Amino acid sequence: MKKEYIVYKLSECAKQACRIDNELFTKYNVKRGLRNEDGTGVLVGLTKIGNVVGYERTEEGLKPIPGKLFYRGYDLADIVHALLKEKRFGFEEVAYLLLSGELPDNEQLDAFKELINDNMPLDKKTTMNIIDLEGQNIMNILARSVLEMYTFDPNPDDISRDNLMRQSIELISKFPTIIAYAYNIYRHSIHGRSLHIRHPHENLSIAENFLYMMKKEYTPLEARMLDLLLVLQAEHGGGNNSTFTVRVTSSTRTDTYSSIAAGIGSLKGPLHGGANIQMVKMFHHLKEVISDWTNIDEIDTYLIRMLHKEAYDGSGLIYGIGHAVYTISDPRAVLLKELASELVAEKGCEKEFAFLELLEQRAIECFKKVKGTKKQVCSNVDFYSGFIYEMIGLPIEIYTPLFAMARIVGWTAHRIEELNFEGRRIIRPAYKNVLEEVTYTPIGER
Ligand SMILES: CC(=O)SCCNC(=O)CCNC(=O)[C@H](O)C(C)(C)COP(=O)(O)OP(=O)(O)OC[C@H]1O[C@@H](n2cnc3c(N)ncnc32)[C@H](O)[C@@H]1OP(=O)(O)O
Ligand SMILES: O=C([O-])CC(=O)C(=O)O
Repeated sequence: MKKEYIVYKLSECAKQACRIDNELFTKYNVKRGLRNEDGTGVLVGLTKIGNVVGYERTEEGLKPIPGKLFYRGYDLADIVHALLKEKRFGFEEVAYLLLSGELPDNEQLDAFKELINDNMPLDKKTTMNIIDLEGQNIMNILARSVLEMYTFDPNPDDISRDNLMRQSIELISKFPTIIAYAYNIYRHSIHGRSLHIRHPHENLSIAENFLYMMKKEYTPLEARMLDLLLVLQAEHGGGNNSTFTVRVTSSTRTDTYSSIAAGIGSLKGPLHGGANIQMVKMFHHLKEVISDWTNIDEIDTYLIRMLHKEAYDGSGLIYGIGHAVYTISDPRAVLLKELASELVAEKGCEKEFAFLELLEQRAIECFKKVKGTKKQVCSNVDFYSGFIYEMIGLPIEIYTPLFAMARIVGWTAHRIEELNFEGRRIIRPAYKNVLEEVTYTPIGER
């Protein structure tokens, strides 16, 4: 039998073996995707880190409300507006807050920033290792680099709180350097461009250092925008797929690097963090196929075809739209729209931005027309983030890694919580077997 045929044969059998009747989920009261009947997530834990609010529970049922996000009890919108008003970089402060539960004073923040700066440079072995890690996907290189960090950590398996905090700060500091180097090496080996390895500077924020390592020159507005994007994506409660992955793996008491690498793998998926790349690709496509960027009929016709799987990638999805918790709005998308305007003017992207805003509105309307009004959708953070990265002059290959560069803060904070609450227990849900037992047939009798 040919090898290709065997793969095909096994795959055909698997098609049948994977079939599970939808009614069985109702019959056995199984929460598909860990969701209740009304689409809300099944409660699986308690946290004090982030709070994601998208609806209210009333006697009549769920009431959609404008989305809100809280970091350690503080409204994210208040944090962002304070940073804008004070014209300060905020990602380091948010990292301090999320890791410790407290806002730092000036002295604490300065000391924390110094610690981050000290940890940003990669040692020679790690840099050489990234050069050796050939590959076309920066998330994949990031995950492999994180796993390699285990080798160079003198105390990798120690899950005491102090050691977890040390590892967390090292990861938060090193992610920007790993991503920038991985991209520059990828650009060199895949696109034949010159290779730059720039060492991070002392006294620069993470956002500034990242732009310096990536492209050397940047404007103050670009650095502030990147900082805000990092602030906005740093944390999203315990239930988002990547953070939950980190919590599930942490509950086995495995090492930090294994757990974070698993989180990276989850975030890479196109339904989660990977949606920011999909969104930008989809936007480029729509800019080409829609001839009049102001024509609602033309836009709607195409979006409806997409929803019917008749256009674009055939997935039936409009990327950047929909969320498991948010209904009327994702507060991060609302903030990004508000924050983008200054950069849009600096870059002269007004026409494109207007098209993107119109697409957002039409996608929501078309979704209602095709799917009905049972599920209320809004744009999510990935709808606008890629467009802003593009205006900052960052390449599409690093959009999901940039999400990881922000979310490493939430992941590590949740890992520390998962391993330190009194009633902790290995996470181990159940699957109901729905196949009857069969008698084994000896090979000669099949
Ligand atoms: C950082 C983040 O992770 S934010 C999310 C980023 N992901 C994306 O932007 C990808 C596009 N969006 C989606 O795929 C979804 O909205 C998700 C995965 C984010 C959330 O999904 P859920 O809340 O579980 O939605 P659910 O699966 O209940 O969807 C209900 C229906 O709406 C459809 N739907 C949801 N979002 C979309 C979308 N963006 N485009 C088309 N259809 C959608 C589903 O296919 C489903 O249709 P069906 O009932 O005919 O099968
Ligand atoms: O909460 C989710 O399901 C996904 C999300 O928006 C995030 O992780 O930022």
